[in-house]
Amino acid sequence: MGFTIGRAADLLPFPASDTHKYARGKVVVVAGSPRYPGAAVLAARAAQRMGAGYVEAVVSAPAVLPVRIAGPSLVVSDRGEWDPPVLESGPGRPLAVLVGCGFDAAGDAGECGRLLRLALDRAACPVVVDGGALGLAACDEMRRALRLRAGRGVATVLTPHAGEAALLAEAAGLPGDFLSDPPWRFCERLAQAYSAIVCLKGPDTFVSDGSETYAIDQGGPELAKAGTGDVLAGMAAALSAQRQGDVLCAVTTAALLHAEAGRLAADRRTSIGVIPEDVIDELGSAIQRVASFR
Ligand SMILES: NC(=O)C1=CN([C@@H]2O[C@H](COP(=O)(O)OP(=O)(O)OC[C@H]3O[C@@H](n4cnc5c(N)ncnc54)[C@H](OP(=O)(O)O)[C@@H]3O)[C@@H](O)[C@H]2O)[C@@H](O)CC1
Ligand SMILES: Nc1ncnc2c1ncn2[C@@H]1O[C@H](COP(=O)(O)OP(=O)(O)O)[C@@H](O)[C@H]1O
Repeated sequence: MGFTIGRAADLLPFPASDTHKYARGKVVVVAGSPRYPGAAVLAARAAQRMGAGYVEAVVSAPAVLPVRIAGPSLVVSDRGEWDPPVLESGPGRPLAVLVGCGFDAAGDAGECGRLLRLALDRAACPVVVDGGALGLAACDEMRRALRLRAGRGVATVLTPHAGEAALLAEAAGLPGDFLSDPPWRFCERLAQAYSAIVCLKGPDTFVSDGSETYAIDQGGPELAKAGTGDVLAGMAAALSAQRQGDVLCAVTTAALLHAEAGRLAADRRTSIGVIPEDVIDELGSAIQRVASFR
């Protein structure tokens, strides 16, 4: 249940001296919407800071230029044209897909559903499902798609907050008493119901693959600000790309570093003033702190 800092330290993806950008992991961030373009920038930036060597942001047409300006090192494309044949890690070229941060499922359900289905069907690599895509995942069709992915041996990660977790539980027909379960048990049941790794976010965060569950309790209330979840999703995707063989521990390590970075940001800005961008900025110091436990 406990996840030691030493364990996280061993998973840190320090690059080898002879590496190249693709060897450090590519993350495709399918995120944002005309209403929430900023979520794509937060997630993509966090993936870069978490070590991904190549980050592609697939965003709505009106967001292409603003995202290019916000992140000149991002490769940005129009989601309306996104129709990849297959997305798979090549030898020495790890890949992961993040889908859903900043999806506006109410305003844009058709296009968001298409993007989620494409990601789940075509990505033979870890897929992290966050934000507005979680509501779309809360149905039998998507649960079947997740079961198929698990059968193919590829990990899917769901990152709900309590509200999104309640939607997922209801759609999976989990008994109405699930809310009275201890949160780790609820997280475990959700993971089983969706054949996925579930990262249940809150003041304490739980990460489960349905049999093994870890708790991260280092986070503080400075993280309770719109956009910090997008940062965690980008970090989780980057580490999942780089640690494909152990996505459960990769996501747990991301949650631990996110909590540490929040704490370091609060030391500088106070728990009142921290914004998600500060959490990204402190990620390097959080990595250094965790690395000192190696
Ligand atoms: N800069 C950007 O572009 C940003 C974009 N963002 C993106 O926008 C999209 C929509 O996100 P959002 O924040 O508008 O709605 P969301 O959080 O789903 O809340 C909906 C309802 O859920 C509930 N609820 C919420 N939190 C809860 C909790 N912890 N525990 C329990 N319940 C909770 C609550 O319902 P209530 O309980 O009040 O009935 C709330 O009214 C999404 O894709 C996201 O990624 C954001 O990341 C922000 C920065
Ligand atoms: N009181 C709190 N203490 C510690 N961490 C928190 C607290 N409130 C929220 N968080 C963390 O902040 C993040 C918020 O994510 P989320 O609710 O998805 O926000 P958003 O969608 O606006 O980005 C999660 O990682 C969650 O664990």
